Amino acid sequence: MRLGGRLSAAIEILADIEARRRPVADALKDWGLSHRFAGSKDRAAIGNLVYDALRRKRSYGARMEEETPRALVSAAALETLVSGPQALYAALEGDRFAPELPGAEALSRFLDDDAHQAPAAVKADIPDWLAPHFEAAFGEDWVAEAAALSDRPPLDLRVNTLKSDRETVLAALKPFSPEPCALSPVGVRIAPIEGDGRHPNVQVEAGFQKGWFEIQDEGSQLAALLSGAMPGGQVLDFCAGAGGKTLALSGAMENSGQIHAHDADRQRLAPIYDRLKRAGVRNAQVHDPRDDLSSLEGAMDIVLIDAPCTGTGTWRRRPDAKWRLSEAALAKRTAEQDAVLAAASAFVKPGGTLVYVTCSVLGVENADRVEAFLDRNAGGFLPIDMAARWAEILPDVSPAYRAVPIAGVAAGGLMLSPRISGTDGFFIAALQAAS
Ligand SMILES: C[S@@+](CC[C@H](N)C(=O)[O-])C[C@H]1O[C@@H](n2cnc3c(N)ncnc32)[C@H](O)[C@@H]1O
Repeated sequence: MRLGGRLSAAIEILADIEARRRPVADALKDWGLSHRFAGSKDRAAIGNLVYDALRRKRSYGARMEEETPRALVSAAALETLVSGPQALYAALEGDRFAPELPGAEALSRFLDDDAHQAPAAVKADIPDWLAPHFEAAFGEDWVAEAAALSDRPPLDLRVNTLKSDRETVLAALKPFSPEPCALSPVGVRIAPIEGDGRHPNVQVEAGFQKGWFEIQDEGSQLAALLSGAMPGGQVLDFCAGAGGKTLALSGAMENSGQIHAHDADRQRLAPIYDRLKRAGVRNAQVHDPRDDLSSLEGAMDIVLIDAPCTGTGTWRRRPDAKWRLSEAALAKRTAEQDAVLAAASAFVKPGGTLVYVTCSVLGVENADRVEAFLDRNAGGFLPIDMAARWAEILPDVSPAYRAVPIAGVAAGGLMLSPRISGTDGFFIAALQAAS
């Protein structure tokens, strides 16, 4: 396909996402199924245009003075593929599949106006109602923090130390120019996609099949490490889902002690069995949602809550979620978070640790939930200083977080973000149970 066909496809897919309010991954998959002539390079290029247009929908729309799919896709092409309006028109010349684009004047205006005059929420590329939440979370940095959630993300891998080591994985993936992650000692990073390129499908690599590595954002790797799981411990992964954290915990625990992997949703849990097998995990026991967990009550060294959340920290990867999020959905999540904290806390042994993690940057899902939990459990739990914990668990890694005060502890929680730590946005807090 030439550029014209790719732009037309991206416009069609964006219109579909908007009309049917469907996830971007589903829309792209369906388009691919009904356009089998499109090669993998075409699909990648179309996907990039769609994702970029969604990531910066508001600022592109404002700079284009038009928030239509054709305006957004033109903006994405101008920012990532061609050097200016003339180059764009030239690339489409004589291409019968090319869409009708906004005029040269609109395209030039887009490039001239870098949206500096736009309201803060437009520059930040977020819905207006979320602006106060971002301001509360990041103070005067909030626009830059939110805007960084619109960048293209890297592809991060976690080396499975049960089966391999970082040098081996770096060597096995050499054709893709991997680098060691800056923060996670078990992380490997493949840089964000440039232009119309694509990330390699690392899951077809022999190393992946052999269980040498998993796809996992560096922030998620750090959250697992900062939970403090050590060899020989008893750990309940209360919201295990597909097992990303379970696998990381098993690595940190060197396959010893015991991890109980639980989730309320059987379907989400389903992939965990294959993943555990491939990774060579022998210290994890999966609990069906219907299982009786009462024998674990008051017995766990660590209970990890990787809480259901809005996922604002992952908007680089799921930009459509940013525009779908509603105040009602946020309220539903915070209620779930309170319920999960209450339920999971019963499993912590005296002196043990309750770890609370979200992939959201919103204070109402993070410190506010932990403080509400502490209020309801007066004296039962105390926040741990997470800056001290970082220094203890990651002694050779410079601090790369925003300290979040909780109940009088200055670094009661840590926040990671694309701008602060070069990772997805995460919040990590740990509470120690009274002995
Ligand atoms: C952020 S996801 C977990 C991701 C997973 N830990 C990983 O690293 O791949 C949150 C999970 O919480 C689960 N969940 C929601 N409410 C729950 C509850 N009340 N009890 C247990 N799990 C719950 C959801 O089914 C979902 O799988």
